[in-house]
Amino acid sequence: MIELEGLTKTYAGKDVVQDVSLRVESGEFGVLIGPSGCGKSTTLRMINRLIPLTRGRIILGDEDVTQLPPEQLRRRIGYAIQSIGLFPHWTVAENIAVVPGLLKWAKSRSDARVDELLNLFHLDAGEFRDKYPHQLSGGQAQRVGVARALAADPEVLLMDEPFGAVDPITREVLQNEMLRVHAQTRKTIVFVTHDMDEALKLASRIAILNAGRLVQYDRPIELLTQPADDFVNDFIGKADLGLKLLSRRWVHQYQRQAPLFDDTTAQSTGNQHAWEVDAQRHPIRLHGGRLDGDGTRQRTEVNAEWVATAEMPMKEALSRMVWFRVMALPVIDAEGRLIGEVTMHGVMGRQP
Ligand SMILES: Nc1ncnc2c1ncn2[C@@H]1O[C@H](COP(=O)(O)OP(=O)(O)OP(=O)(O)O)[C@@H](O)[C@H]1O
Repeated sequence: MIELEGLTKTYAGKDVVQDVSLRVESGEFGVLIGPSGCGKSTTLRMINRLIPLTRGRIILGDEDVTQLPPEQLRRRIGYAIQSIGLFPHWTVAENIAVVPGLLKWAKSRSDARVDELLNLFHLDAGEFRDKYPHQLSGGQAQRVGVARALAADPEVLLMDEPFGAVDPITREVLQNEMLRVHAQTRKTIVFVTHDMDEALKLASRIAILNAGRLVQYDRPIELLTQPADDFVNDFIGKADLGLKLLSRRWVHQYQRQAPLFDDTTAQSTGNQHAWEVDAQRHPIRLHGGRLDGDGTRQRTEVNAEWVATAEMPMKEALSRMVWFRVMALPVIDAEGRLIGEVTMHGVMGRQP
């Protein structure tokens, strides 16, 4: 757990961070977001005292660390940044082992930790351990940067726009990886970004800053449904609020029983569509239910893309329905068997 109490930074008489108080619980993924210059990076850097605080307190676990010497504090707090900051003449292994080195870990322990972290990020230890930073892609270097920040198993991980410099596709891969690593390690994370979609995807709680002040600190769904003021509302972006909500919801939350084609009960209860399945219950085709239908029972063949799984974001499922112009999407299990369906009506009818 990390708690900021009345954190303030004043430059030349002006508060660039003003009285910010918030608490990121153990294992939570906290995100700081706001327009350029609102004080995100300054807040983050005050936490590990790369920037001295003007006023306020920082509590780590149940200890007030405001007066702790910065070098000691930084051994307990991992820090990953956009420009990565890997030492160019050090190998990947040497870069990852910086803090274990400062802590005087035995070489065998440090080597084992490097391999463990490379594996955590799906980088083959044998292949990557002895490479130099210039031999890595941007995404690989970024992974090594995060691995380094995690090396000594810090109590908190600070990340300042860590994926800001990579292309959108790599960025999405790294975000997914970060979600997986967070789920595996249950680290307490404070993450800075200016990208709302990134925040909604990663955060368990989002802190919105404006002109140095904390405007709202809430779970994503509460920010979206109960914005504290017009600034938050505008910042979140009213236009695609519905879609953003759906990116935070999963197919299993909307899933219902799929009406089967040979199921006379389903037919007689007025379903406008029904699924035909084979002997193993794999969905083969949908009867009816087309968006561009004229009321007659057209048939649509199920294909590998036009399906959903229970863990898929509802936004993606909706996108597939729109793309294939159908009112419903089959939900399948790992063996491809039909376990339910999601429908356009289900999405529209459900309250956020
Ligand atoms: N050393 C400094 N001296 C004076 N003003 C500073 C200093 N460092 C930052 N500032 C000011 O403090 C404010 C907050 O800066 P900060 O870098 O924290 O913003 P940010 O929200 O991280 O912005 P961005 O998204 O653009 O990185 C800005 O107005 C900036 O100009």
